[in-house]
Amino acid sequence: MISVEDITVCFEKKRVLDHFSACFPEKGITALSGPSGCGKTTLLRVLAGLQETEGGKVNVPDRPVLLFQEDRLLPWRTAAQHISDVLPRARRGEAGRWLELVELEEAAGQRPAALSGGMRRRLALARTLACGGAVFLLDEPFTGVDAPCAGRILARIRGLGVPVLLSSHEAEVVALCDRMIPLDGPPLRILQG
Ligand SMILES: Nc1ncnc2c1ncn2[C@@H]1O[C@H](COP(=O)(O)OP(=O)(O)OP(=O)(O)O)[C@@H](O)[C@H]1O
Repeated sequence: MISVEDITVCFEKKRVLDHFSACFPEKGITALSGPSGCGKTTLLRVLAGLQETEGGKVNVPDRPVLLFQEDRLLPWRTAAQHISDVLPRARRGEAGRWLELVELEEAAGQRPAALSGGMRRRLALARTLACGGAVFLLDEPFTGVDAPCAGRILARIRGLGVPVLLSSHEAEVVALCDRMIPLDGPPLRILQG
């Protein structure tokens, strides 16, 4: 089971997650949903081991892989090179498979400047998936991607058999997931003193 138990994250006086607990099934695709600023990115960063908590417990399989909310692409590398850069030498030939998964095979030779926003997002997603891992933590993976395309990609991701936690504002994307965990409630609590 992937879970956080009684974790708190504060940024200066802002309490973003306040004695927060949740369990995430180790199967299928789970959406984290909630208003902007409620702590979805923060929770994914906690699960990825990038954000410390005040107390509590974090249970996550070894080798979680995080798709950052920003694309973080390299302007001088082609789409195919972005993928092969993260593959072990013996598997470099698999780049095309990951580009196909996100419907970017025809853009293999293009650099990020020649791609649309949604194409860049799909490239960042493909690079994350190509890394492999025990759980994929995907922060807004479909920003700028139309819902039918997102649906096809999600179906292929499901076929990888790796549990996925994703954050999304888009109702169409949330509806395509196996379940949704709301992170609603007041987005911030200001600590006294
Ligand atoms: N490094 C930081 N320093 C200070 N405040 C931060 C930091 N990271 C996040 N926050 C604050 O924590 C709150 C939650 O941010 P977070 O990015 O987790 O929200 P979110 O639900 O992912 O939002 P969105 O849907 O807009 O991406 C926000 O108010 C944000 O300003």
